Amino acid sequence: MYEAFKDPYCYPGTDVLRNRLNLTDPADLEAFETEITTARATEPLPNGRFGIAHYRAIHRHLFQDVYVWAGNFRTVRIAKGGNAFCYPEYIEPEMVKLFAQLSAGDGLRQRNREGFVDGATTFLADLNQIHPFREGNGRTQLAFMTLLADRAGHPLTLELLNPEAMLQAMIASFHGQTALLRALLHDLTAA
Ligand SMILES: Nc1ncnc2c1ncn2[C@@H]1O[C@H](COP(=O)(O)OP(=O)(O)OP(=O)(O)O)[C@@H](O)[C@H]1O
Repeated sequence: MYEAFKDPYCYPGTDVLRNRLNLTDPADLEAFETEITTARATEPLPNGRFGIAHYRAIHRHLFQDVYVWAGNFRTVRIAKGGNAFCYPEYIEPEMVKLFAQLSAGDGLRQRNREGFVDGATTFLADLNQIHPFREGNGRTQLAFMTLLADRAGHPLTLELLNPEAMLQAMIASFHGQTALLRALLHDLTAA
């Protein structure tokens, strides 16, 4: 649940996100969202050049059945657990900066396992701080990191992912403590 004040993304007087099926019961929406995004995630993900357009296309692919704004950056301020993410007016420039760094460098390719994990940790922590979408950031992050890891030759074994440990690692990374996230990504990459 996000802390968003007077949120135009939600039905008035509720914190239920407006959705294509007009589901107003949060449990129904969550069940539908989980089911349909899980199904979309099993389809081939959009191809792209690992830039912002590609990142947005992945979000659009996963959430196209649920939200009209799938693939579009949010226009409201949001926070989780008291952690405020990037203000909407800075999302575009911060995303440009982050993805420019990725493509200006080696795109995390041509690295050994340690080098890949180092770069992936920093990238993911920064991406989470931006949190460009109103909802669905975690799933888009994971899908993109999976593609990035495949391209780098360090595929992630997602069956090993412990969601609770991942959440704690992401929260710590928000405060600049990236050791947990680094260890977790290290464990997910093949030896
Ligand atoms: N308090 C927090 N501080 C910083 N990051 C957080 C916090 N709580 C969750 N996150 C991170 O935010 C992302 C989830 O964002 P969001 O809820 O938009 O995505 P989702 O795909 O809808 O949810 P989920 O990843 O839980 O399926 C995850 O990477 C998660 O680790």
